[in-house]
Amino acid sequence: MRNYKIGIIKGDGIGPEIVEEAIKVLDAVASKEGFNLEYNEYLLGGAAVDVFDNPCPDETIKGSLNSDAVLFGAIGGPKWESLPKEKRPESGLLKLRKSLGLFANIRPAIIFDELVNASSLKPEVIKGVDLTVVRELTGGIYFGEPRYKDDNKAYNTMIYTRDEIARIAKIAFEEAMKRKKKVTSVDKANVLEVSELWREVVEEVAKNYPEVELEHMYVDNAAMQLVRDPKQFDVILTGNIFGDILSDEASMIVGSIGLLPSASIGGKVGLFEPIHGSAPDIAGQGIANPIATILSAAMMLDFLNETSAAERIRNAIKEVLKEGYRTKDIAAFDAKEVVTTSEMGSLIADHAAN
Ligand SMILES: NC(=O)c1ccc[n+]([C@@H]2O[C@H](COP(=O)([O-])OP(=O)(O)OC[C@H]3O[C@@H](n4cnc5c(N)ncnc54)[C@H](O)[C@@H]3O)[C@@H](O)[C@H]2O)c1
Ligand SMILES: CC(C)[C@H](C(=O)O)[C@@H](O)C(=O)O
Ligand SMILES: [Mg+2]
Repeated sequence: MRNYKIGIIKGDGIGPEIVEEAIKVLDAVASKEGFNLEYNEYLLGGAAVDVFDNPCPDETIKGSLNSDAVLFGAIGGPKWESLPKEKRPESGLLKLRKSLGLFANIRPAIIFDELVNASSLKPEVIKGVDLTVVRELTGGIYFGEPRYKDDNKAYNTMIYTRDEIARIAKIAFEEAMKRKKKVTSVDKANVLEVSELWREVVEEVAKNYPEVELEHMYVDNAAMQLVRDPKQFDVILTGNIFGDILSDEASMIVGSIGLLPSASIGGKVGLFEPIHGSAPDIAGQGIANPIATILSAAMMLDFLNETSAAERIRNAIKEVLKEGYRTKDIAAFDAKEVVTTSEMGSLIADHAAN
């Protein structure tokens, strides 16, 4: 039997609740499709600070590298906010991404027909939206040196090298080749030198993909165009911080941040995580939407070449939504019944097993 070692990182806040539901669904499809998943749990973020006084213990890095793939919930929360920066949960996540070499973060935003009324945008604007943000994940202003803060002055540095830009651009063009063959590269080249280089290198990489249409867009315009006419986009290629912001924005086109999954790739092992955070405001209430994490688990199965199991999960989600089940965040329209996090997970698992 095919056997996969899956690292599980639940994290903080709603992390444990949503990862539990994804595991339920993974177990349902694994037995149906005839493969076995072996789970090993690791600590990251606040949960790791509480035990090891370290937001990204070596054991988590080693365990992740020994896995075939890692499924991750979310980290962070007010409990750890005032710790020194190196002890904060967010630093732990950045260290894990960097240590695993995960320079590419793929964040698809695909609307479910059943949820066109859940978005605050008009149905005709969003019906059929299928775009993906390819976000650079281990460079840019998040990691640039020098960085500094005192009482009067603080700064960070946005750096990209030619190689860093070329490798993320290649991922975006390869993605576009599998899709509608359009790349929109988003930058701030009217102001920033780092964006000028970004543009030059993206142009060079584009020469290897003559079938793909390339356009450049300033990030402020892109933020506006996303809500004006999201269907104009296929692949959005952008840097670390712009990708972080635009993908949260894209989630509201689809209806809720609780719906957007992601795959962080580029190293030996992929890390699969929802784009949202640990949502401390709703943690422990059983109202978090587990679909982003369940879709991340489906992306993980695609990565493991278990594509039919991944498709089974996506179909199960569509059926459950079609039947009118909604978590609170997407309950405003067309809900037959509002369900808890755990009920949503069980419904999807049941459908996926049939
Ligand atoms: N990848 C990650 O682990 C990650 C990502 C983003 C933020 N964070 C961290 O999470 C903490 C909270 O950050 P934030 O509040 O700015 O962002 P957040 O994404 O956690 O929450 C923003 C809003 O969206 C809601 N929300 C998020 N996920 C949801 C879900 N699955 N279902 C329903 N509603 C959901 C929350 O209730 C909140 O109102 C911070 O410590 C932040 O650093 C972690
Ligand atoms: C928590 C934070 C470091 C992280 C990021 O900015 O990458 C988060 O917002 C995300 O989108 O995964
Ligand atoms: Mg973010």
